[in-house]
Amino acid sequence: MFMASRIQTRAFSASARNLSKVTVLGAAGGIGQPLSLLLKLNPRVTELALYDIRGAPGVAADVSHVNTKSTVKGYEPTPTGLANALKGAEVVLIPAGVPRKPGMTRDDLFNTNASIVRDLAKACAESCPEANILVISNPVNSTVPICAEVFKSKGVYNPRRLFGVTTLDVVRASRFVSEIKKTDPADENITVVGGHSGVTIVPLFSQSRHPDLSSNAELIHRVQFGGDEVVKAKDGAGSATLSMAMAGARMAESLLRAAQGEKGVIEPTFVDSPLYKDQGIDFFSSRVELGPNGVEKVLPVGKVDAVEEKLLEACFSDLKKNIEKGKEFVAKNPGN
Ligand SMILES: NC(=O)c1ccc[n+]([C@@H]2O[C@H](COP(=O)([O-])OP(=O)(O)OC[C@H]3O[C@@H](n4cnc5c(N)ncnc54)[C@H](O)[C@@H]3O)[C@@H](O)[C@H]2O)c1
Ligand SMILES: O=C(O)C[C@H](O)C(=O)O
Repeated sequence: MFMASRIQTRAFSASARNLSKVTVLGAAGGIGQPLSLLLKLNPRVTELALYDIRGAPGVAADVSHVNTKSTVKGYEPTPTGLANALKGAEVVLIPAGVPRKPGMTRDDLFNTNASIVRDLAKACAESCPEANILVISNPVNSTVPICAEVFKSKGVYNPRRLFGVTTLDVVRASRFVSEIKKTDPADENITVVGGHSGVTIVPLFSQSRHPDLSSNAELIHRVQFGGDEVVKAKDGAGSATLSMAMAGARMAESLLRAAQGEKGVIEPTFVDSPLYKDQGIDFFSSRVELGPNGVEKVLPVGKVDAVEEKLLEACFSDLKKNIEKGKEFVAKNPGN
């Protein structure tokens, strides 16, 4: 599937990947701050670069006092600030952009976040084209295609290194199942596929230890709309930040483990995927094996039951529109 990119990747992997600089764009935000803290606690991270349009030096000064080995630096939107934050990065996490308020869908964030992500992707394409880019900013179903289009326009697109972060969906699914089954969530490995909004989030309980749950409509709804629970509870003060920071840190850690040679590292993530390309869906979240070159293998969705088949159908139609919207945005608004 990744024939063209393999050639590109060989050239990319010529540069040594033994230093683990991790950059957070949007580091002073609700997700950015706890995410930066968790990354500072990760011994695999040697250098932490924190960028935001406001407040990153303060967050960096604070986090830098945590007594782990990595160095921390904050970057401001000066003419060279963003480029310096990105130069040499192995992993870039992007939680920059506005969060939802009650009554909004993730797609309602598109008008504001699309251009933020486009511009940050442009900076990544220019300053760290070989980095693994982890997009957290919503709507993920559209912001990931936006990044891909920007990288393509710069001639540096490597589909193996672009990831939409959907980890929170499996984190939630395992927690919600454990509440029902009175088990340890660590033992509940739930596959969630599709995208990252409403009905595009498709949990596959038939593949879990509890296949009976695949007909539990309330649980399925809770996984699909778990983000709304938090938005409602925060009552105008934003969306999930702490659980998201944990999920983002887990995804970054998995990429670093794989980059440092560990085999069999598998995470769910929204990637340029071969699984449903024949149906016009270029990006899809499924279990993905990670390796030193990013995506090693996109794992198949596997056997699904009749309920899940229906969920997938509903997912496809929304997802396709979301992906198209992202692509069209870059075509019509290429930016500077
Ligand atoms: N993928 C997921 O599972 C998931 C989960 C939760 C939230 N999110 C999304 O993450 C995004 C951020 O959420 P939050 O709660 O941290 O929001 P927030 O408003 O608390 O923080 C966003 C930060 O981005 C910064 N920012 C804005 N424009 C920027 C730019 N051009 N360059 C750099 N920084 C910029 C802001 O200054 C702010 O500090 C939202 O879009 C939200 O919907 C995604
Ligand atoms: O719900 C949101 O808007 C934020 C995030 O995508 C989530 O799933 O919590």
